[in-house]
Amino acid sequence: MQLIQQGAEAKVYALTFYGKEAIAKERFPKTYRHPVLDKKLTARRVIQEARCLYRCQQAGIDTPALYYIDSNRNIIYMERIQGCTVKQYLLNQTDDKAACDGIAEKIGTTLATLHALDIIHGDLTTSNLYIRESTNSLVLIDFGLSFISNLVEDKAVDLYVLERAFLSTHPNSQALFDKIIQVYLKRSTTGKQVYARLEDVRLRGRKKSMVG
Ligand SMILES: Nc1ncnc2c1ncn2[C@@H]1O[C@H](COP(=O)(O)OP(=O)(O)OP(=O)(O)O)[C@@H](O)[C@H]1O
Repeated sequence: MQLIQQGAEAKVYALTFYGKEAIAKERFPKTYRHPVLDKKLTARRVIQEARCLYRCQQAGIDTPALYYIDSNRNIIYMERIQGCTVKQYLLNQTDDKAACDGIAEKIGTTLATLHALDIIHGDLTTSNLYIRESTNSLVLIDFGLSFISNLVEDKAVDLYVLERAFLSTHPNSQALFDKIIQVYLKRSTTGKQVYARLEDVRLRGRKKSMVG
């Protein structure tokens, strides 16, 4: 078992699980929280993450296959995606317009489907989007902050988080993000309301950064 990431909330290991390339994501105790409360909150988070992963899978969104949940030790075992992140992909392909349009189409379509299920990812970045090597399909990972909500506000904030991630990681990517939104609007029945709210969220974001 090889530790590949030690985050603030979880440790992520690479391992083989019954012969398959897998990831084990373990949530560890937070020592600043009361142990009883911590146990409850951590267990709830693990279940929430697994539930969102499962819901996506059921709806045909490409996500890592869920292998096993160890609820005593707060570990989720899942498929290890073979491929590259959208972040790596875009850093290599910025000049290839067809490739960028293709990726925008996939991201916009996937997010419209996700939000139609009332799943808010909560941490949309180009590192949490993978391109599966074998099929070229877009894979969503890291449902650690995900939750279920039908609120337009939550969906708009989800898109705003992705927009900030795009603009801070990929120079001159506003056009690409706009293309994602165009696709989202085409594929989502509530897209118009979400987009209108996104404009408000952007405004709030700008005001906040002006005030400091
Ligand atoms: N199913 C997977 N397949 C391939 N790589 C993965 C997978 N899950 C996680 N990883 C890798 O491990 C890294 C960390 O995983 P993840 O983003 O789920 O954890 P985290 O950000 O530390 O946790 P959280 O956001 O839930 O607190 C990812 O950025 C990715 O590189």
